[in-house]
Amino acid sequence: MTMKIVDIRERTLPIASNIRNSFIDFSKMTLSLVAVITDQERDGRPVVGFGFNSNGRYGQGSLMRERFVPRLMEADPETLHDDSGLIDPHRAWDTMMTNEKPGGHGERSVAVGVLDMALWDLRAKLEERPLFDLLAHRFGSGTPDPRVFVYAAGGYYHPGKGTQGLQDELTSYLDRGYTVVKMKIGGASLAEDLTRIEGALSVLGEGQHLMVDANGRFGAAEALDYLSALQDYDLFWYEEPVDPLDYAGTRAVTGRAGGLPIATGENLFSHWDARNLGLYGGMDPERDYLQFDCALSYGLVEYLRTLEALGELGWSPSRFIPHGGHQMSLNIAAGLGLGGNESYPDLFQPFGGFPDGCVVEDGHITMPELPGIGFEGKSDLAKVCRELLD
Ligand SMILES: O=C([O-])CC(=O)C(=O)O
Ligand SMILES: [Mg+2]
Repeated sequence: MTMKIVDIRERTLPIASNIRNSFIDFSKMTLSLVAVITDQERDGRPVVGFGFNSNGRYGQGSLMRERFVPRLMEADPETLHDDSGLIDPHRAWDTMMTNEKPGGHGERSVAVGVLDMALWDLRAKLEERPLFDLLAHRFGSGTPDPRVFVYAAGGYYHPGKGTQGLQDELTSYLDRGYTVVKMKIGGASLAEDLTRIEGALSVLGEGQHLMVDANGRFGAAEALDYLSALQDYDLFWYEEPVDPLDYAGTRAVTGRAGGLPIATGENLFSHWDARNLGLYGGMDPERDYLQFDCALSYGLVEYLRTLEALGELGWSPSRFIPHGGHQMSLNIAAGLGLGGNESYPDLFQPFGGFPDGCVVEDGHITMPELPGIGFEGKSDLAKVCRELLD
């Protein structure tokens, strides 16, 4: 019997909080949650795939409602299947992108990324296996590594929060098992940021335990002023120093970074942009890190192309540590050998984080064996997902 999608539901939900980075505040931040509902059953219940986007780009319900959902729903169900008779996210991707011109990725890459996440969740649930296991066998080494490095992202600017508040926050991440933490820079003067960084380092101790994130705030000259100061510290990385599409500015920084790793890419949304970063950004595959986030950039179908395009330029998957703190990237990390994943221990809940009972030990988590992406293993998230089905 031909399986088919019977309904796709989406809702915009708030993930607002009273924080800011150097570029935006999160007082009005939203995301799109989507459910792809099929006529298939497992354990007497319909098989449903769920997806959502990560923070930073807002919900994209209108793009989904106007273009991408109708294309999936109007397609002959068989055109979405592979030879196994199950929905193939690659074919669904081609269907969603029908009549979309290349280039200019805007925010459609978010709408497609959300639906792609739900389709991979669905596909792994139909196969009754964890997504990381499916990915390892289909696209990776054949052997997943369920132990994944995670770092704690936070350290935002927050009204009334001084250095003591920052230190308390970062200490609480260490207490929860993280070994590397991230804080924001570029939203204050260089002198103030250096005071914050020194405050952070005083509680983190020796070694590369701190990442700093400028959120693309600087022009090349200011990014270099910061670089000169940051080189005095033993940091894990210096993130998004300049506008993500300013490859010349990125090259100016990477060319002078010496031993300080540079990380960027969370705001590049296609494998073409990623490739251009690799070609023109002066990034060093032995030193630097790439943060493309499938939830914002056309999903895993496109992320596989990104891995391939960067692989041709000498980048190993282990230099990829995605932005976004979602379980989709955790599955990709465990399945395809990425270097780790971001985590927001106190922010953007219930969408971030790990399945219940999954603890961070020595900066790593171990993925449980749950069907699909594993959202059902996180009770607060599962509840929000179920509400979409009511
Ligand atoms: O503050 C943000 O927009 C999120 C971010 O850059 C990150 O997690 O690296
Ligand atoms: Mg960032």
